[in-house]
Amino acid sequence: MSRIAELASALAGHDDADLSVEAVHAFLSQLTATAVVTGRESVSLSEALGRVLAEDIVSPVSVPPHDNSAMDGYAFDGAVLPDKAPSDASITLRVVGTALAGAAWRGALGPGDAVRIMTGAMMPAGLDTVIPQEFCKVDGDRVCFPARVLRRGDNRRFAGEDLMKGQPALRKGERLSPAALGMVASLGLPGVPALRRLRVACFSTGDEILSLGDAPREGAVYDSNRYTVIGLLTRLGCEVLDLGLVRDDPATLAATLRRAAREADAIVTSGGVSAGAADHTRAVMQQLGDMAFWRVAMRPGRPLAVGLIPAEESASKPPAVLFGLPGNPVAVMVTFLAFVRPALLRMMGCHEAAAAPPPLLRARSTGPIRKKPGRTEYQRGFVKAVPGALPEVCVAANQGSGVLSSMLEANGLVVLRHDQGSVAPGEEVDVMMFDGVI
Ligand SMILES: Nc1nc2c(c(=O)[nH]1)N[C@H]1C(S)=C(S)[C@@H](COP(=O)(O)OP(=O)(O)OC[C@H]3O[C@@H](n4cnc5c(N)ncnc54)[C@H](O)[C@@H]3O)O[C@H]1N2
Ligand code: MOO
Repeated sequence: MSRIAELASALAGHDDADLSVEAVHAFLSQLTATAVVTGRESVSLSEALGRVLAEDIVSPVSVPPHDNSAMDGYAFDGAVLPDKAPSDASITLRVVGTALAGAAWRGALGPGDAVRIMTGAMMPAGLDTVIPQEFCKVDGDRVCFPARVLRRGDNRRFAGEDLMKGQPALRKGERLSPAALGMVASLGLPGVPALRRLRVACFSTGDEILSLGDAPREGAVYDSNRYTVIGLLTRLGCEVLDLGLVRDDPATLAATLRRAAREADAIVTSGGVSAGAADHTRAVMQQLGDMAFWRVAMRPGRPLAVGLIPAEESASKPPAVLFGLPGNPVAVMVTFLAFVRPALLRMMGCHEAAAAPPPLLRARSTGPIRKKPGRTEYQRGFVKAVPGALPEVCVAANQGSGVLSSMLEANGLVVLRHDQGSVAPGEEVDVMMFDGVI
């Protein structure tokens, strides 16, 4: 039995009813578990946004490296603070020097002495509390402040409070965010060990599709899908191999697929996966690879092809994972978000949390939403914040899977679960927000 058939046979209902979205997820997580990139390279920090860590980063230093002040003010020994003081009690201390950020202050201190201190400056030895300057009255070398505005230890930041030397700072499989880049820099590291970027080939198929620059032709439409897919892949941090628009001709399709399998880890195509009469795409995919063609119980995006295309001439290279997406432009985006994105994140080497989709937002539907139980629906909607209440979502009037303009007007997809029926106005729904995802 082929690997795809073996994995597919474990899916409930794979040979009769449409497959559930959950079953496709389960299939893809097994398929991609053995297709994770292994090559690694050293990447300078300024180039590392979105790259996936090849190993844990253990902190070589403590951050911050020393106890320091969180405020501009006066450092003193908190032992002078009374346990119980009348509300108008004040404390007066002698100021014996100034501690600036960037250098240690090493003057001599007597009991009741204070040191003028700046935010980030090292705490002078023996002092543990800082009174912010806005509470202070200064008279010559004396500083006076109310006793009840702070407690011992206030406004002091501890060495290693952010990260202790020897502690894991970032985990293998982390996809580097701006905050992670800052964290690595705070450790003094100029670069990171990263997994090599995932190479993903993409092409569009169909004789009715025009390349940009072609003259308009009756019955034909421009190739929008490839640009959408390239954008989605680029945002994910993949290296994109753009194989253009491929005519519905078996020899050209086969040559393109072979090249893609030789040069890429994954392939994303659009069009030609339903049972249309003039489509050679399915037949060629089947002939070259180990494929499954499914109908998924979802809308949009019902037809989906998944498989493995071997790199014939290069036995050492693993087969490329093929995602054959439906041709309709919104179906391309929805199937990419639902299936391809999490699968590629796993292939990129992301750990489970980094590959998981962001949590869904709860919002209240402003109007009724028609939905049939028995399939998962992803409806384009616009979410608006409501002060003091749940956000509101209004779904687009035209949910046609060829209507790309409503994808632009939307800022999220309302996710209506398999068993769910229609939604009444005011009912709560889950929304997959686009921000940070596409
Ligand atoms: N009898 C059935 N017909 C259809 C079914 C079905 O289950 N039974 N499914 C429908 C659904 S749902 C979809 S989605 C489409 C998917 O079909 P294909 O993947 O074979 O895609 P095509 O037929 O090639 O194209 C569909 C549609 O998308 C436009 N398209 C294709 N490529 C591009 C591109 N690169 N840029 C812009 N637009 C593109 C194409 O012109 C068609 O309008 O099948 C339904 N039919
Ligand atoms: O599944 Mo097809 O995506 O809608 O038109």
